[in-house]
Formats: sequence, structure tokens, C-alpha cells
Amino acid sequence: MLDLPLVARGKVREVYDAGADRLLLVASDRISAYDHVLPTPIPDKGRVLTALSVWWFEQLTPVLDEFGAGHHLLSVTDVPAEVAGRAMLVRRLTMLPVECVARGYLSGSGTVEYSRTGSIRDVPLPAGLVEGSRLPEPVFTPSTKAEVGEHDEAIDFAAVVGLVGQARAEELRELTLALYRRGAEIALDAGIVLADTKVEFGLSTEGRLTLGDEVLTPDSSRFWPAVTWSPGAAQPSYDKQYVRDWLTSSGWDRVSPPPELPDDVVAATRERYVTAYEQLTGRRFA
Ligand SMILES: N#Cc1c(N)ncnc1-c1cnn(CCN2CCOCC2)c1
Repeated sequence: MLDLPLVARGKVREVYDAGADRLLLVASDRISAYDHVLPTPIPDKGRVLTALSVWWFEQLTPVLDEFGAGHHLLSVTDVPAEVAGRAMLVRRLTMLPVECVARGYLSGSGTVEYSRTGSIRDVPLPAGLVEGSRLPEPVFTPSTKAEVGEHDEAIDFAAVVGLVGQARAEELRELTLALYRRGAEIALDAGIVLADTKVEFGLSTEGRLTLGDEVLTPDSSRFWPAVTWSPGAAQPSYDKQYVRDWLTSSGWDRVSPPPELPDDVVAATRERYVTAYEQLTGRRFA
């Protein structure tokens, strides 16, 4: 247990007060599936996803610069030894109450919305799209932050305007889409379809729009292997498919507490996280 006050706890991460306008974001090895946190950790998941976020902050800085925005990462070395490698020391922000989601492909709740309305939020889409279809252009599909354990609530652009004002809402939409486009381009070059992602922003003490949270990880985004991308059915998850398939085969009812994962599923899932990191960054995971 860290000797720091706990500020927030998500399914797989915690936020601690690091004093003096700083927070410590700690990524655990926990994995969630079907809205449940599983009892079996995936070794190194926290370290891999932290290293991936750090790399994306570097890659996306030119996009942030175009918007006069920054990011909240201060250090990954100035952290307690017990969480070294899976913790980020970040600038404390005044978080904006919007989950900024960009979708480049039709999936999940997006497919449901499209099936009902022929559009996603206020963006009309061509007929004939199916689960997994690539969208003509990426779409901004914001939601409001739910309480821990609840689902985020989809909101339209007008609601974002109501929360943060017209100019800021437009800035969030354009910056979210720009970050997604750049991330999707880099990911596809590495053989990974970045189907969608969720980013969070806050304002620094100087009032500067700042990218927070984790960035473009398999926990905040849908990663699909490019080689198996085939619109018309649910796409296999790059990182969670072994877990999902085993849970389904185990007969688990998705309501009672989830079962422990077998060693081979844990090992294969760890390997997927490491491979995703190495494929994207071109760096060896130490
Ligand atoms: N990032 C960040 C950040 C910041 N830089 N400044 C102030 N507050 C936050 C913050 C606090 N909670 N959340 C929601 C997302 N959490 C992420 C970790 O895991 C739990 C959920 C963001």
C-alpha cells in the first residue's frame, strides 16, 4: 500500500495525491472483461500500459502543440520504488466533465445507435455499414463520466457545449479527432486497427488545455489485429480475446463472480500486451 492519500480508484488503476499540484497514477495488473474485474492479474500489464501511454504522449506532442495544448505527464522515474514502471507522476488538472471518445470504426454501442438511427450522434452515416465497418470519417462521440461501476452516458455535442461552452466544446472535438487520426495512422502501420479511443482533458493551473489520464492504451481503446479485420461481425480484440473466449467456454454466467483464469490464458494475454507495445513502439519491453 502506498503511503499517499488515495484520490480515486478505477477498475484497474488508482490515483494518489502526490502533493504540490501533483498526482500519482498507478496502473495495476488487473484486467476487466464483460464489466467485471477478474480475480487473476496479468503480470506486467500495468508496466506495459504505462510504458505505452508514455510513448503515446511523446508521439502525440506535435498534435497537442498544434492546438496550443499540453499533456499532464511529469515523470515516470520520480515515483515510489514499489510502483516503478507502472506509475506516472502527473500535473494535477481541473478535469473537464467529458469523456472524449473518437470512433473510426463501427463497433459496440456505435453499431446499436447506427442500426436505430442511421447515424452516430448528430453525424449521418452512409447506409449499409456493419459491425466493424470503417467510418468515412472519424466521429466524436462524447459521454459524461459515470460513477465508478456505472456506464458512461452518451451525450451529444450540444450537451458538451452546455458543460464547457461552445469554443471549448469545438476544441475538444477537433483535438480528440486529431489525436485519434494520428494514433490510428501510427497503429495501422504497426498492424493494429485503433477502432476507437477515449481521452480525458483538464485545465492546468495556468488555464491551458491539457491531455490527462492514460492515452491510446488497450484499456482506453479498441485494438483489433489488422490482419483479421473483416467487417460484418464482432472483431477479435487484440488483447482480451483469449480472456473473453475462455470465459465464454468456461460457462461463466457473466453475473456471478468471475472464475480464475488458467495459466495459459494469463501467459497468452501477457504476451499480447507485450507484443502490442513492441509492435507499436519498435522498442523491446524490458
Ligand atoms: N488523469 C488525471 C487527473 C489529473 N491529471 N489531474 C486531476 N485529476 C485527474 C483525474 C482523477 N481521476 N480521473 C479520472 C480517470 N481516472 C484515471 C485513473 O484511474 C481512475 C480513473 C482523472
